[in-house]
Amino acid sequence: MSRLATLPRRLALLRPLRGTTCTARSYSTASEQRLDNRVKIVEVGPRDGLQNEKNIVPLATKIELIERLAKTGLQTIEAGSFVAPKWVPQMANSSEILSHILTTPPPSPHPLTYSFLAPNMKGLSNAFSILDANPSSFSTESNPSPSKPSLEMAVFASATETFSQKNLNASIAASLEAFRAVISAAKETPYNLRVRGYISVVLGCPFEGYDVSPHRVAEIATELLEMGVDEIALGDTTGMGTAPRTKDLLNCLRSAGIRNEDVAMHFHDTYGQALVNTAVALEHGIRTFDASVSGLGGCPYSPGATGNVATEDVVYFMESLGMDTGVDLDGVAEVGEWISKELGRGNGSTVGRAVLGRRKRKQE
Ligand SMILES: CC(C)(COP(=O)([O-])OP(=O)([O-])OC[C@H]1O[C@@H](n2cnc3c(N)ncnc32)[C@H](O)[C@@H]1OP(=O)([O-])[O-])[C@@H](O)C(=O)NCCC(=O)NCCSC(=O)C[C@@](C)(O)CC(=O)[O-]
Repeated sequence: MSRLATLPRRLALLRPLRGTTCTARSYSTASEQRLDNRVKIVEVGPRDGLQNEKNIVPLATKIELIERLAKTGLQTIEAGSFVAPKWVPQMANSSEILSHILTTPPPSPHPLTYSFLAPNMKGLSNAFSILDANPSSFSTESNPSPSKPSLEMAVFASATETFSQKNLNASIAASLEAFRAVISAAKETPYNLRVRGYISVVLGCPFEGYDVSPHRVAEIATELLEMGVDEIALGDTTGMGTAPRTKDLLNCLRSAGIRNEDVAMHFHDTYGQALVNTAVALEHGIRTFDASVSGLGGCPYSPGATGNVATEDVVYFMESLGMDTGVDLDGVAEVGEWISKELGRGNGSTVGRAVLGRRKRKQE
């Protein structure tokens, strides 16, 4: 059944927000009681990881990064961003990246989904022009093919007005209006693309501090789901999130009727809390987590924010809990070391450094 066909059922589960409180219910959902040990890791290194790099990373390096990551068992790779180049120059060659993925799909143990950000119709049209030039080279929901890559577009809203203005030059309401067109066009035939809806600064804003209402996040998430997004990605852009605040936020979303399977967590590790918050979300029943190889990243509009939680750290953490990510830890650690050297920076993954250090000692 296509994701679109399940939409009415999903929306039927969303209860009106007016009057809801953020108090946790005292019982678990059926999905939480199900023993599900599979976790999906969305690798955001090639987009979120690189977008903040000061020096323009050569196209060949970006493509090699994606190709190396594709071999490690990751299922989804965020590969680029169709935004205005004057705002984020590092993402200016996203058309070339998409084109390369379609014409020369990176070898991978299983079919991969590649995700690209598009905040408006201009960005989406730029992506469509690449798809139009390669019409039968990707898998769609109406015409699935295991031998071709799948594509996903992502829109990105904010939980605070100030961050929305800084990141998108628009109010939250205006940005949501622009996303409505993007979401419906992406879902139309012949593209039939999956769409992800980010919400940034859900646990703290660089401009408005800790005063971010979980109730407001739930409202925005509901609106995006009603527009047709397949998944909400909750961005702790600043890394200010703590365990109790993560729990409160997820309880609030649950109270609003938003299902765990429609939610992904996107943690940054600026305050070293990302894995603690990951544990809270995992226990809550979330099974999709964003991460960036060797902890690359930061948002150009979030001063002081450091990288995403490292993919290597999340994989090791999940394995320690008996969860199955399908990702080869050694393989992804090697990619982390390689890209760190390419960028001339230290490897930001504690686990990556430990895994490679242990291997080196064994060889000596
Ligand atoms: C949304 C806009 C475009 C509004 O920017 P604007 O300046 O208000 O847009 P505009 O409509 O006035 O257009 C200005 C110029 O940009 C062009 N333009 C307009 N749109 C596009 C486009 N899509 N692609 C290419 N060009 C574009 C447009 O054609 C025009 O060109 P000109 O006539 O001056 O030559 C701008 O604010 C923008 O690009 N923002 C992107 C910001 C961004 O990428 N932030 C980082 C990603 S979000 C993030 O990292 C957080 C996340 C997702 O990881 C989760 C988390 O951690 O929280």
